[in-house]
Amino acid sequence: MGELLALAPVIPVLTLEGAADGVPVARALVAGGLPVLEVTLRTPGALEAVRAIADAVPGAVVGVGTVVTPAQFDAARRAGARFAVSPGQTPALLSAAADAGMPYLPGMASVSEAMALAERGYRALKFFPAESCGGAGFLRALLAPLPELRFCPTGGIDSAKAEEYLALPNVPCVGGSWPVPAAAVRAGNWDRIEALAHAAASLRANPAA
Ligand SMILES: O=C(O)C(=O)C[C@H](O)[C@H](O)COP(=O)(O)O
Repeated sequence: MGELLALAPVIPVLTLEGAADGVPVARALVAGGLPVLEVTLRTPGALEAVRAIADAVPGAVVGVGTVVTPAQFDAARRAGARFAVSPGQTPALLSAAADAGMPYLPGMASVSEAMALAERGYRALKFFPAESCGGAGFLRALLAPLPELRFCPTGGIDSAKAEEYLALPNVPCVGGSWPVPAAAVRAGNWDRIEALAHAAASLRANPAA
């Protein structure tokens, strides 16, 4: 999973009302410089959108988010997802991720959760919900005791906050929905999404991350 986090400074989080929006949104994001896309499994057409993006947008590395049940790994893999993300993690999800052989970004929000995941071999973790659980200061505090871990903070992040996180040597990228505003998707304003992606892609992670 670490290699995927190094591909771009921002992973846009897509919650798509209609599966048909997936391809144009993905094309706009990839054109703007954000190739790694997380489609949340919160809407009925999400897996269909993943399949369409995987088939029709060659530059995209599409994965699924909001993975909360073990069965979702297999469904995601069959739809063409290249990685999976969860807001937290459970023993059943960790076993299903290992069985699926799919790169997995498990969520955590405490030091003990980070340590438990490190014990299981995870080096790349999602810090969620980042802004509600201590923000950039929390991750800065983990640098000394857990220097080998890398975090993708997500939850309440906008472009200005993204810069603050990306300055940290343990944050290769951040996740967020801000490059994909629901109003722009509804309006079919793909140019707006491409412009937001372009601005997000121009952010720079700390070279040590
Ligand atoms: O669905 C998941 O797996 C989640 O963990 C939640 C998402 O990461 C947030 O919905 C990000 O959204 P914003 O806070 O709007 O940037």
